[in-house]
Amino acid sequence: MWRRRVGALLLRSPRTSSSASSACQSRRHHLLPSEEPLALNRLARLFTSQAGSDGGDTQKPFIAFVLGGPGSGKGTQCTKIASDFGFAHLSAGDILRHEIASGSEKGELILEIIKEGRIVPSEITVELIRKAMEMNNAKRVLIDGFPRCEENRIAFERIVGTEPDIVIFFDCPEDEMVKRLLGRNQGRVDDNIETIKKRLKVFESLNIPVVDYYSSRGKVHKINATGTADEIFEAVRRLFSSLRL
Ligand SMILES: Nc1ncnc2c1ncn2[C@@H]1O[C@H](COP(=O)(O)OP(=O)(O)OP(=O)(O)O)[C@@H](O)[C@H]1O
Ligand SMILES: Nc1ccn([C@H]2C[C@H](O)[C@@H](COP(=O)(O)O)O2)c(=O)n1
Ligand SMILES: [Mg+2]
Repeated sequence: MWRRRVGALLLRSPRTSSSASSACQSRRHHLLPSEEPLALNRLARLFTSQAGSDGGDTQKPFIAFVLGGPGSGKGTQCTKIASDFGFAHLSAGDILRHEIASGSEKGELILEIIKEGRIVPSEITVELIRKAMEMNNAKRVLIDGFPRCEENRIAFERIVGTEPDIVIFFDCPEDEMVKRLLGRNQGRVDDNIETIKKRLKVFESLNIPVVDYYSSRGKVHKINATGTADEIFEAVRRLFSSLRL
């Protein structure tokens, strides 16, 4: 079933995206024509590499999207989930920062966008996430900080060919998020008050609609993200212990 859906996707043009495809930013990015066949070949490899031993239907990984405002504690909680429940932890922000550190041309564009608290074009982010999933080939995956907007969500469904099994939403008051970000001290270019204000606005206007979308599909598990990291993890642990993984 999983592989059959991907087969159908491989036949679909990446450019025939939905009307929401330009929802997150004004500037559009397309794969270069020369990149497309390579991207599709890699995609095909991802799914054939997950074929079951019977050679029949492939095993789709269990995917949890982890959402919440900037500084709500997504990364902190994901580290704990990964260690206690055997998930691969893919942070969209870390993957983008890794691309910046590589010194690539794409990285330069990503840096400018992150400095302004905006959202990177979905084709870039989804392609990097897809590659990371391919390299991990994990059966349980946390995708932290993604999707940030409807365009991200739609691009993931189109390119990776599936939806998340669950969505975790860390609910945290703004003043607490600002306090945590200003105290993070990891040298991030976006942890300054001007950029934080922009990130909070982007979160409200673009990310909350994604949470609402998945809520309407019964996929969202909202966690109160106030208290200590250990207290929050108790609620997270209860949730993950109840899942049939
Ligand atoms: N429950 C908590 N109480 C106090 N500080 C916390 C808590 N959870 C995380 N922190 C701290 O707050 C800061 C932000 O946490 P974290 O990086 O996990 O957030 P995030 O949601 O991943 O943020 P971003 O979206 O910016 O990546 C870090 O310095 C972290 O150590
Ligand atoms: N799906 C995503 C995830 C992240 N970004 C950019 C914009 C964010 O402000 C920045 C840092 O992400 P974080 O580490 O806070 O999760 O990265 C994006 O454009 N799209
Ligand atoms: Mg984070």
